[in-house]
Amino acid sequence: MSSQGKTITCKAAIAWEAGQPLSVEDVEVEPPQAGEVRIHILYTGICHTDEYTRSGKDPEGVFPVILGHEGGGIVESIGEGVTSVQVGDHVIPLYTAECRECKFCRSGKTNLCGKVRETQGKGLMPSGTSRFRARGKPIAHFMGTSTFSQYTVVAEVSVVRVAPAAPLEKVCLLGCGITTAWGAVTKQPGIKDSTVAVFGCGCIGLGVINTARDVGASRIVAIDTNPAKESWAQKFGATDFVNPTKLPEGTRIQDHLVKIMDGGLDFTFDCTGNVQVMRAALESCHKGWGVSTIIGVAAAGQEISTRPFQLVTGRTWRGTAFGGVKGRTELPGLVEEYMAGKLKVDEYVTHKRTLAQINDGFNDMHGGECIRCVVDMA
Ligand SMILES: NC(=O)C1=CN([C@@H]2O[C@H](COP(=O)(O)OP(=O)(O)OC[C@H]3O[C@@H](n4cnc5c(N)ncnc54)[C@H](OP(=O)(O)O)[C@@H]3O)[C@@H](O)[C@H]2O)C=CC1
Ligand SMILES: N[C@@H](CCC(=O)N[C@@H](CSC=O)C(=O)NCC(=O)O)C(=O)O
Ligand SMILES: [Zn+2]
Ligand SMILES: [Zn+2]
Repeated sequence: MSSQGKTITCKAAIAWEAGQPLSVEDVEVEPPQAGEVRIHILYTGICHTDEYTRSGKDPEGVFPVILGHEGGGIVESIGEGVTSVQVGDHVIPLYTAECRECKFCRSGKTNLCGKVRETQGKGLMPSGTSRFRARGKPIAHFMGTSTFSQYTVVAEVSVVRVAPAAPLEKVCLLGCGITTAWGAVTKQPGIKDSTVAVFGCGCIGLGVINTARDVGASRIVAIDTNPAKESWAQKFGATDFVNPTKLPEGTRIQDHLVKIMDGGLDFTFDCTGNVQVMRAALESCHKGWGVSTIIGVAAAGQEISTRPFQLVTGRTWRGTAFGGVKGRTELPGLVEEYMAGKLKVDEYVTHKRTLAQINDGFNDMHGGECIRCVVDMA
């Protein structure tokens, strides 16, 4: 019997309170309203940003909530007026929407879309309500995606169809980490034949390293406090590795890099979310032209600082969300690149868990050996 138009009861991992483990239990998922899509989520990655919000460090964190934003699934039903996806389509939910109509989308200057961002940040659908209920209470959405539920509802502008032949247990990772890293490098002009430093060698940092190698960076210095990341960084294309904790006492990483890199790097990337590291990444840039990109997400209350002289003397500080990628336009092509063997995805999957084991997946992330854990939502 068809579930279309009916509320579905399924399992989801609910974060009832900040700092507590997720609770896998029944959730009621209402049918999609006009302009919405209900998706049967088959797989989801766990990103460091899920942990950031679960832990209570996200100033936008709302509880109770269903986290998750790196998913892959199949469209179960569509609301009135939805035209860009159909029942049965294989899709990836997008935490950075693309409406193609708003001021941001039409600007040609950014991938940030204004259509649903305000309600998304409050954990609500664009109508200002939630489609999730558990224990008789409304449960908040997260990043417009909530992929830690077997069924989720997203806005049509927040979902993209991908090739049905692509394995969802792999391409779900294109919903965040790998795509962010790919975009952060490919949309930054000038990396070919330039020097690059990457701070933090998790999924994001390794993706930046790998893409920098693919676009022809001349030298790629990976920096991580975890010695186990050296071999990972090399495998993904780093030419050098520096562990800041192994430098002589009193030597700052930025001073070391400026010294060994003939005045500093052409491009640096923060992939840690630590504001001291963000400063070091900026100050490792070459005077006159170095560009530092912040990708990491910092905890509530944290602020970046440096001497303004660093900028006066020609360094640029910038940041990127979802790598500047317009998901509905660009993700199908990235999936094709993966299918053609031109984009690494499988190599990032170090752990696999079931939905019942999702808290172990979060623990995996803290163990220092996990690049990405993929959760089988069945
Ligand atoms: N802007 C955007 O669109 C996106 C941002 N993010 C953010 O990017 C960041 C990275 O994500 P992810 O790769 O999943 O995270 P990981 O935690 O997997 O990777 C971060 C790495 O940095 C290392 N590290 C920690 N402290 C330092 C330090 N002081 N110096 C150098 N390395 C350090 C960690 O070591 P250890 O293993 O010991 O902890 C780890 O290897 C997060 O803040 C995440 O929220 C993610 C996706 C998209
Ligand atoms: N909610 C946080 C900011 C979180 C954040 O910066 N998110 C990134 C994506 S991180 C993915 O894993 C992002 O895309 N930001 C742009 C956006 O519009 O949210 C806070 O309030 O500080
Ligand atoms: Zn993410
Ligand atoms: Zn828009």
